[in-house]
Amino acid sequence: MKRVAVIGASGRMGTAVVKAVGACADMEVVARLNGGDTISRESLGGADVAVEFTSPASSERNVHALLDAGVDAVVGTTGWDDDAYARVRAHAEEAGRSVLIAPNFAIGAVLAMRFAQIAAPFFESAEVVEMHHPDKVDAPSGTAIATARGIARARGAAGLGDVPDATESDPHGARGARIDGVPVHAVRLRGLTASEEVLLGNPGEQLVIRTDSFDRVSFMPGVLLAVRSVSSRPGLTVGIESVMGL
Ligand SMILES: NC(=O)C1=CN([C@@H]2O[C@H](COP(=O)(O)OP(=O)(O)OC[C@H]3O[C@@H](n4cnc5c(N)ncnc54)[C@H](OP(=O)(O)O)[C@@H]3O)[C@@H](O)[C@H]2O)C=CC1
Ligand SMILES: O=C(O)C1=N[C@H](C(=O)O)C[C@H](O)C1
Repeated sequence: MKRVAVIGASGRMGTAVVKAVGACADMEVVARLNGGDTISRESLGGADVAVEFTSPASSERNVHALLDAGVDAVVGTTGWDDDAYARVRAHAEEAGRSVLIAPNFAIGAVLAMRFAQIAAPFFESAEVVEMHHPDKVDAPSGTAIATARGIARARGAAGLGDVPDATESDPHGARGARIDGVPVHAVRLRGLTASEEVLLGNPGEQLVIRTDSFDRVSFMPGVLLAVRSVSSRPGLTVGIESVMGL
């Protein structure tokens, strides 16, 4: 039986994780922590693995505390950059523990990111539009950042230059953010959970790759897969692509 601690247990994702883990015959929730709780061996209640969905401002600190407490971690919180990954990788290796951090655990979203990378070298233009509920605190989404970086890597490897764009004046920022040269746009709309469209254009044609999470249950198969496999992957794993065999 895998013993699981949930960090951010009262949040939107934490609530779904507590329910999903509780419904599995091979795992149980042994601790539920929220803002204001201290992460320690005692408060983690003998957990083997902690699932962390909190806020970009607290996630890295929580992961270091989990490693210090001798627990492997599955992390869905966004806001990670390369320096933070490097610090956590070093800490996990030094502690002989495992951390898996993924910007998106939904199977459709992971596949959409991969499809975008495959398609990117074949199109002149590429833009990412992410659409989320208006209670989300970060923009653009972690998924959109990862998608844009994947597209940029694929374009670079294929020898493609900048996306075509004749815009000379944009005083209101209507052309969105640029992540590694790829335009990224963020929509916040009541009623949405999490969606993303990758628009790819050539003369006379367009390819749209779209993924929708209508409900947070969409993230649970990926989270449970990560909980079951994280401890057999020493150090840091980023994304669930390799766990899915992609
Ligand atoms: N990877 C993926 O597939 C997905 C990632 N996400 C990401 O997960 C994160 C959380 O999203 P969501 O659940 O919607 O957010 P919520 O705001 O609903 O939940 C966050 C929870 O974290 C708690 N919290 C805040 N700080 C701490 C802390 N230092 N220690 C412990 N708990 C803390 C909050 O508790 P309190 O209010 O008491 O402070 C709250 O209950 C975001 O970064 C989001 O982008 C979301 C969906 C899918
Ligand atoms: O905050 C959310 O809701 C989501 N956050 C993640 C992100 O920023 O990519 C994953 C998903 O899009 C839902």
